[in-house]
Amino acid sequence: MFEGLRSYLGMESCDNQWISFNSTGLEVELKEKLFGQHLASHAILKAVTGFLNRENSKKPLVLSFHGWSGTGKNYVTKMIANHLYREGMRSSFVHHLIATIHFLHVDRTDLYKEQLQQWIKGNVSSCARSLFIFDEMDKLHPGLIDGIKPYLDSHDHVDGVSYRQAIFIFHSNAGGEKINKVALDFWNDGRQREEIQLSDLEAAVSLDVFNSKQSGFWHTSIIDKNLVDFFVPFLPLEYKHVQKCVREELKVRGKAVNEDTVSVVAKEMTYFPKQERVFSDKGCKIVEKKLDYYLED
Ligand SMILES: Nc1ncnc2c1ncn2[C@@H]1O[C@H](COP(=O)(O)OP(=O)(O)OP(=O)(O)O)[C@@H](O)[C@H]1O
Repeated sequence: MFEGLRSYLGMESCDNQWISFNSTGLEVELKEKLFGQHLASHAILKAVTGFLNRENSKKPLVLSFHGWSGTGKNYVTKMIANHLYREGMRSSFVHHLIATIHFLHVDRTDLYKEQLQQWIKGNVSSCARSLFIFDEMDKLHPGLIDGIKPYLDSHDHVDGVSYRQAIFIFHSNAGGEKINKVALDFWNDGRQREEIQLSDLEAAVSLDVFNSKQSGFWHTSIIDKNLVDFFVPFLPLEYKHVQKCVREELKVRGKAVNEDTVSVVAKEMTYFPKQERVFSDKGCKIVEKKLDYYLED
């Protein structure tokens, strides 16, 4: 359907009435609502703002988020979508794929690859400013990663379609253990986590992610070809961050923030290493459920 007609009918269309980047909104939300992730926050704001403010980008934006479960990878992705698309994650220009759900059968890889390529092409043909989210990227079959490679590169066109305005975000737990180790070493040395620099993690993460034969990344040339613009590490969350997550969840539910509730829920989470109990092993992931349970009583 023509974009003008879609707009006239009040349907979402691929134009600046529906797609318009609010960099201040993203900056404020990252600052106020993403806890304990100074590296991710800085890298994402810089990468996304730089890309979306550039008139003629030479390649699509490709971000790869790494870290332990529940540390904010999906949460931040949702923030990016909310500040770019009026419909946020509900936008028909936001596409979310989960490796273990959508590509379950290894023997169908060739078929999946063809479908995936058609699907990316079709979506970008309908709207150049499309956002593709690949969850569990480390579990994606190398054949499929190979399949999406041409779209991540700086080609002018691939089969008559330009992918230069698209955004690809990959999520994975790969590298999480190494990131956790660096964070724990800082903690053991009595240093602030905010002192951790990207350079402290790069070597550790790349060793873990790219040398792991289980990782789909390892098998493909996605790395050596520099197709990923930014590797973004997510640090493990501490007790104080979990407390903040509980407070935030209470606010979202319109409940008064009761510090007893905050402590009870935060203490219910499990922390590692077992002895020191520094980091939440599920980040803030099950805070919502724990709170449901607690508030029911
Ligand atoms: N750093 C954080 N700051 C604030 N809230 C957070 C943070 N991390 C997680 N949360 C909360 O926990 C929920 C679950 O986190 P999220 O889905 O982003 O985890 P994830 O890193 O994508 O995990 P997984 O690897 O298991 O998919 C979020 O919806 C959010 O409410």
